Amino acid sequence: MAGPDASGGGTGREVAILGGSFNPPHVAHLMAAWWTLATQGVSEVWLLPSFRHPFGKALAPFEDRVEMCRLAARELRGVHVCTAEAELADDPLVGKTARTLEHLHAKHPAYRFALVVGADILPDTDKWYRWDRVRELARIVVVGREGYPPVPGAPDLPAISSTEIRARIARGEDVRGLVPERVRRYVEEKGLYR
Ligand SMILES: Nc1ncnc2c1ncn2[C@@H]1O[C@H](COP(=O)(O)OP(=O)(O)OP(=O)(O)O)[C@@H](O)[C@H]1O
Ligand SMILES: O=C(O)c1ccc[n+]([C@@H]2O[C@H](COP(=O)([O-])O)[C@@H](O)[C@H]2O)c1
Repeated sequence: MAGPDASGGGTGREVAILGGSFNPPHVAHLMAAWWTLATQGVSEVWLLPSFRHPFGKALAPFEDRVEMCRLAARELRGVHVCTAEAELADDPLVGKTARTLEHLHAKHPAYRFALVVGADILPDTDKWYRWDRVRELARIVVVGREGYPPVPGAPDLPAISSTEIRARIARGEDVRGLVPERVRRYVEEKGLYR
């Protein structure tokens, strides 16, 4: 798998990582990326698809999720896709964010990193591999998510989820408006989630 599309360059710039299953990417992911760019003083947002899910969830093939992230990222200037987790495919800690962030720091020593997470993630961080290390390696930025406790200084993004989108597709329902149009067409062409 090729390295990140994410462009490099610049000293001391902070890049925000939005990690996720992206199974599939949806419009609330893009809202989170846009809000981060607009308010968090970062130069870029990198969508980072999980190579393997840390809690063992079954996911569509990595290549499809990367391609869907690329199609989604085309909607926003400053948003790129980072495939760095694939470079850790043989590492026992693949998929663990602490390991991914260590890898990103080694690869991009001039950058600082922020990690964007939705409010649904916060109650689960005690189950993460070394959340303490994650916090050392990245500034944590939390965005609100409807249905979860409000986050001071961040909006609640709408209650759109990949789970609901997969369920709708499986029932043969239309997901227009919930995923970027290019992603919707890709899902349809590839027959994903049916
Ligand atoms: N509607 C939303 N509002 C705010 N944050 C969100 C929203 N959807 C996803 N996120 C955040 O984006 C990141 C990646 O999310 P992920 O790819 O797991 O999407 P998801 O919709 O939660 O997926 P699934 O339903 O499969 O669990 C996580 O930090 C998650 O909290
Ligand atoms: O490092 C961990 O232990 C860990 C546990 C759960 C989730 N994460 C990361 O959090 C991000 C969002 O995860 P998810 O389950 O909402 O798709 C994604 O980048 C995952 O790799 C990381």
